Amino acid sequence: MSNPYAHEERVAIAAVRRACGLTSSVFETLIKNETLTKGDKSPVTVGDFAAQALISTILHNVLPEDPIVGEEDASDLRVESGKEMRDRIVGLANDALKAPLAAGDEAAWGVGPGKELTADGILDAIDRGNHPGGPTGRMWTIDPIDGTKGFLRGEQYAVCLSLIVDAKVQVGVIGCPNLLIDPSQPERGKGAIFSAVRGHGARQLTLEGTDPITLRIPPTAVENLKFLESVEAAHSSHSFNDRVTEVLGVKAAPVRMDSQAKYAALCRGEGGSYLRMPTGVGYREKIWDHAPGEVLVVEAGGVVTDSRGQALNFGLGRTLGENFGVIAAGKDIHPQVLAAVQAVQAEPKAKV
Ligand SMILES: Nc1ncnc2c1ncn2[C@@H]1O[C@H](COP(=O)(O)O)[C@@H](O)[C@H]1OP(=O)(O)O
Ligand SMILES: [Mg+2]
Ligand SMILES: [Mg+2]
Ligand SMILES: [Mg+2]
Repeated sequence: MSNPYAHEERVAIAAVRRACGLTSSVFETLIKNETLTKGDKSPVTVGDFAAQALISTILHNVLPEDPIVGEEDASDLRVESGKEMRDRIVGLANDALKAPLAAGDEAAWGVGPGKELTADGILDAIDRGNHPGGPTGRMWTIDPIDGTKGFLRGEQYAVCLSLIVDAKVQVGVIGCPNLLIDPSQPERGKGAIFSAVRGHGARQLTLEGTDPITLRIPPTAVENLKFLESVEAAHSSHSFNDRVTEVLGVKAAPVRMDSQAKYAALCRGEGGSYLRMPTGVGYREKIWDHAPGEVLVVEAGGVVTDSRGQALNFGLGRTLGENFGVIAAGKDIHPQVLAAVQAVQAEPKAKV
């Protein structure tokens, strides 16, 4: 069967690629007062807002009926105290919209020389990401910068976009400007895009859209895996992972990496498993933080569940609901990792 989402995938890759150009150039020039702290204490930069405006604009121009679940909203930018940041974001988003057409782009998508929006147009594009999510219909998720803390440290972050249809992720695209194209050939440099369509495989491309490679998670013996985990101890429990590592007899220390780059790394054979167990403070995972990674891992031959062994539910709204953690791994070892997680949970002093 031919790829039923070929058009959506092409648009998503073009939007993510353009947004990666924006975020990379923002990083070079980011200055101290260009970051806000949100209500949940997490940082958001001019890059997050501008990249969401850019991606949302392209989606709206190409697929105007499709609702968008985006991480950011523009309320802090609409007030007088947000003027300086607003002006900078409008400039950045318009520079990215106006940038020359790259391979795969079409002027009809509202990008390329001369394509600019007013300040209100940019703020409205950000706020089109206000869809509440839910069990039915088409919807896009945007995480314009996933792993903002990694972005600010100059480490890993990801530009993430997915199409969910009736609660199932059909298309997932993850752009990783700081990830090596090929860890075994560092001289090839950094910047990769990962893309998957349900039932039609997972691929890695360069940021320019060249050199496609089909992704397959290679089989690995459980004792040889290296868990992929968050850098930020507040985002998932490091001590829980340490205990799972002991139970499984895994020798290697975990690999810490920010953002959904962990899902991408897993798909090309790094690590063997991504484990994200809650820290116990009641945080609910957001759908935009897992939707592209889920379809990517499944299409690369892996399995993604929570700690009950159930599939992640993308139809509950903007979050995944009550937090039972996330376990992603190759098909061959997922059952063993899941069993070890459940064994650690059953221990009298579970270190969650
Ligand atoms: N308290 C928290 N617990 C879990 N995840 C969080 C928390 N606060 C923010 N996040 C989100 O976790 C993800 C990063 O995870 P990781 O630690 O794997 O890099 C990001 O999506 C980040 O949001 P953001 O998109 O704002 O960076
Ligand atoms: Mg954020
Ligand atoms: Mg995120
Ligand atoms: Mg984000």
